Amino acid sequence: MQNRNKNAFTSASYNELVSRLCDSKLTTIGNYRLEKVIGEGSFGKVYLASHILTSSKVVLKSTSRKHAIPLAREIHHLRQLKHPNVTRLYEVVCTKDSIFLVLEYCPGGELYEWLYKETRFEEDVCCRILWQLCQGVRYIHNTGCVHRDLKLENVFLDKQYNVKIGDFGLSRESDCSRRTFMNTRCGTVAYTAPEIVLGQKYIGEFVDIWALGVIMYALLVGKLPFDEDDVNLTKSRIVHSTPVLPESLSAEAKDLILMLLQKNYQQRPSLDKILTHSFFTSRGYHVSDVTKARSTKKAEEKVRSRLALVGVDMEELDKSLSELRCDALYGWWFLLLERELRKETRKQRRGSTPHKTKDRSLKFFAVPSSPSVKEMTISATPMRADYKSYGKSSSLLTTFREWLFHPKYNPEKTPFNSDAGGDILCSSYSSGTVEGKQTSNTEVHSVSKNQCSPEFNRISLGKQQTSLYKQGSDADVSDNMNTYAAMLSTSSDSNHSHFSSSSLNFGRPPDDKDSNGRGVERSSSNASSFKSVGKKAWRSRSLSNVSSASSNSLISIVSSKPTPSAPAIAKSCSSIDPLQKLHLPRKDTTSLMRHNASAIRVLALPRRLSQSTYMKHINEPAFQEEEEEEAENNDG
Ligand SMILES: Nc1ncnc2c1ncn2[C@@H]1O[C@H](COP(=O)(O)OP(=O)(O)OP(=O)(O)O)[C@@H](O)[C@H]1O
Repeated sequence: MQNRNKNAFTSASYNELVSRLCDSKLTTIGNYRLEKVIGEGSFGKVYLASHILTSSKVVLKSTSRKHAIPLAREIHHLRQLKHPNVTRLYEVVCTKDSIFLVLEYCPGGELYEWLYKETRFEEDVCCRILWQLCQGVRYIHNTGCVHRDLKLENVFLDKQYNVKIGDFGLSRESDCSRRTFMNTRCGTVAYTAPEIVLGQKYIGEFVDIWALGVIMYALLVGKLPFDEDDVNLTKSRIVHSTPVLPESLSAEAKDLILMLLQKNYQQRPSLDKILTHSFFTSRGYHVSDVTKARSTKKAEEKVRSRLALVGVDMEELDKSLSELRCDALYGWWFLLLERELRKETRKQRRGSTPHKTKDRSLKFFAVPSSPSVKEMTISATPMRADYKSYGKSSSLLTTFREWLFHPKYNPEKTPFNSDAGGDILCSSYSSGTVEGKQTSNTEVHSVSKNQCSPEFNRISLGKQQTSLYKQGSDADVSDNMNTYAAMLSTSSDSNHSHFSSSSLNFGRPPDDKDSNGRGVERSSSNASSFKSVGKKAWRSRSLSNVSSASSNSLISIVSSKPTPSAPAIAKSCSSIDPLQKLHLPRKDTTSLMRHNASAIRVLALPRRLSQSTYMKHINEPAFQEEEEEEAENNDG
């Protein structure tokens, strides 16, 4: 019997070896296990991968060896940069044909993607992004380097939506104290400074500052300041035109944009001056808060002793670190060190929290007190449903958005059929103007209390949508974020447990499926015009042709009454307690969902307030590193 087992084991392991050796698919590179392709760079694929020894997630950017020379410059600069707002380079792996840069993984994706989806940002949100961006750029300049290709596509966001400057392919050394003049024309036209357009010698630092102005304008206005279909016209605008600033921008925002976009580079402010501008100081950002290098001594000692324990040659390690070799040891060291630092942070945080809890949902509700909430009633009738698939993208925001527009309505996947805990139904309502047309949205969906997890910082929304009623455009999806922010705020005021056992039932319009049972494609002219531009085309043109006006986020809790008409909704909205606890039967919910829905009461938050609340929430550190905590527990 034992012999037979041994033979079976030997043959299985032999077969596995053969299939591994014969498999042409790339599964590992050095110490990294490739998980999936997440992007395509100019010179090769970009993979999400995990470090085999630490399980840390990283990005592997592949480049053909043919491009080794320009790549050397990128590696040379990047390996010197260690700052929280700059993507880290951990290792460089060379194979016969390719070179792989092992980089910090930024699950939040490109800032560009965010803006594409959000249309434009509130000033508070822009302020946070720009503050971090300026800190990163200041650090890069102080290290004796200029980026020269700052643009929305090269700014990434991490899990907590912190800014990470990436893509140093055009970077160059520069001595900011001696003002190095450069000749090489580089970068993307819409972000190019006038002195480069005019063919003059330029100073890299001021070119980066101009690009910061373009980014700031784009974040606040939703389009690039100088961007025409004709490249020459764009260039002419860059040199001669003053950017058009919407009236709605604050005086500080306008002032800073104009300072950054000074045609004469000598009149552009230094980064120190930018960081003390009232756009930042009026929102409580001060230079004294600029991230200081954190002491890593304790963590380093721990990592050293661990590596020594497993037989790593310490002399080799020191050489690798001091010579910035970016080899396997170097990568291992920094990934372990970062893990150790995060562990330290968690411990400190736990130490300073009087009531530590394992329950993430409690953390989720332990948010700052809510802004004042004002009541309003629904004024739009749910007309039709749109569903899009969710969860396919690596970007959190994309997942979030995909979830909201689930195309294949599948009752089997609703929380009602599962044994998940209580559910919270959220509804969001927004109104605005899209290409001159007045639109309004009413969206209804549910979130399980149990789904509060770090995935979305506060709430994991995946696979929890039950229905989405929509009328008008999808231009204001950001409002759904506001909904969650609003939900957080309200629930923090009262005890979160009032949601804990509530379940819900609501229906969907009978005509929202085609005969095959598929979700009906969205036909909103606004939505399609927004999409029809196409991402790439849109990328090179303006950031958006959609202008959204006022919008409000709402929360509703739903009863099991039949789907009412708009006036009925409005009536019921005004008569029932918004925070009513609902205990509805869970079984047979599929059929109930088809027929029963009614919003009880809706709470509205001014958009600006709720978006800034959201931004505050995403900075809460309580939602980090779930897997690491697990690993920590396993480590003992
Ligand atoms: N650190 C990262 N974290 C997460 N995703 C990343 C990271 N780096 C790159 N990506 C993804 O890979 C894609 C391509 O990467 P990147 O833009 O850096 O390549 P590139 O060669 O510089 O391309 P281009 O020069 O055309 O911008 C990005 O759009 C992004 O989706």
